[in-house]
Amino acid sequence: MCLTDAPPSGPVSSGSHPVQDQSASSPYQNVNDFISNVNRFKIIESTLREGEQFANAFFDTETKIRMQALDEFGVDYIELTSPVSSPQSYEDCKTICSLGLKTKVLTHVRCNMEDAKKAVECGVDGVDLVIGTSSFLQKYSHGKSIEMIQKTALEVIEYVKSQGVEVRFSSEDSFRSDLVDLLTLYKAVDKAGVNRVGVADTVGGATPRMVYDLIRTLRGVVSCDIETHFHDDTGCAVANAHSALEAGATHIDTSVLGIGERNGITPLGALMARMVVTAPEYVTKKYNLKALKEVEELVASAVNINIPFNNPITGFCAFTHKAGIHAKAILANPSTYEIIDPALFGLTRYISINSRITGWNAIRSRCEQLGIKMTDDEVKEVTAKIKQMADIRPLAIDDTDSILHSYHIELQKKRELQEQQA
Ligand SMILES: CC(=O)SCCNC(=O)CCNC(=O)[C@H](O)C(C)(C)COP(=O)(O)OP(=O)(O)OC[C@H]1O[C@@H](n2cnc3c(N)ncnc32)[C@H](O)[C@@H]1OP(=O)(O)O
Ligand SMILES: O=C(O)CCC(=O)C(=O)O
Ligand SMILES: [Zn+2]
Repeated sequence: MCLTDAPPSGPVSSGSHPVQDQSASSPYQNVNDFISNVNRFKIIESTLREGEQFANAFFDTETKIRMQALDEFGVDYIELTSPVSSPQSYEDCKTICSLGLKTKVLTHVRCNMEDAKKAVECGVDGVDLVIGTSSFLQKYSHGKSIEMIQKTALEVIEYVKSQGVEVRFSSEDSFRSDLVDLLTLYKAVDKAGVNRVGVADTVGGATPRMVYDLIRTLRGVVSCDIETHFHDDTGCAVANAHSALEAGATHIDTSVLGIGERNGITPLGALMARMVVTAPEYVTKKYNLKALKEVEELVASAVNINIPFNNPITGFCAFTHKAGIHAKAILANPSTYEIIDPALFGLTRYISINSRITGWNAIRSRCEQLGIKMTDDEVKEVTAKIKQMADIRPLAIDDTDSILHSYHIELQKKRELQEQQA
């Protein structure tokens, strides 16, 4: 194993990383084993719909086409902005539909006949219908009663199905909607033959427990697939997605880097990080994880943001280890302080040695990397010198290496002198 503080182009570590084995199964089965979809979920990638609702987003046609990288990544669906939004949105929807992607193309429209007709006209594989069901949205967004919503929904669903196109019905603001209204509506649209119903935490206020309860209840009411959509206003979007899958949801909405309305939704990368730990076999087979960084860089550049430093997987320090205690153990076995093997994503780990919290084991490894031979006591002595310097100011790898080289030269001089005197 190598050790480095160097940038990504420098030497890299290659320690093996046994991912936790989740496959050992108990002979006793539990109802949760049948309900949970953590190892068979699908992704509806909504960067080109929810993501376009991000404050900075402007996706020109060329950028939308480049987002076929998501197809190569292996998402099951991509969702596009409503074609009624603008003439260019309509044209772009048609353009993306004509690319012949493996992933199915959806567009997201209000639950009314005019919008649904425009969506079908574009040649999409599926139409995602949405309408608010909470009292807030009934009163202040569209003014429709639950009865009116159901009547319109059934007409629109019938039309979309008659066109041989997939259809999903979603209740916006599901978690603040009346449970009886919600279940009645979902039951009716399920009976009408929707492919999926959608549950949305539109304001991001739900907790994993609330999500589990609602999805588990819904799972007993409808037989179609269940899509879920989680906003991240209270930081629960990934946990809520996991909880939804445990409760029997089949599809999770994501966007690259989580971009969306306000602070966005479940990020694709963070969901991958979560799920590769929960269901390593499924995730590594199904998704081209090594393409994640490139997709994130593409989106970050398109919407003019940086990848956050603490982003799961691709944040610049996501696989950087610094404290001496951690570094020693990581060098012995990366699983000690890493739940995810960076190699799964085509990435490498780094061990930062330029600080007062480093330890002699990490420094010894750096010496080996530099081809500097020292006894353990000598490594301990030079580690103390590094710490002394790091107490005064921040160090870069070049500073640490200089301390190591100077100390080593002095050692060599001392040895030569001792040999001459002997
Ligand atoms: C939580 C979410 O993210 S849901 C998805 C949000 N996506 C979008 O808004 C797509 C982008 N939006 C747009 O381009 C525009 O808002 C359009 C084209 C949809 C509508 O534009 P406008 O006609 O100018 O209306 P405006 O945006 O001001 O208001 C929304 C209208 O849709 C109606 N509406 C809202 N939700 C629904 C619904 N689910 N079904 C039917 N009508 C709805 C509102 O009552 C309002 O109608 P009004 O014209 O009678 O007031
Ligand atoms: O259609 C959906 O399920 C979700 C719509 C949406 O973006 C939201 O409610 O936040
Ligand atoms: Zn949303």
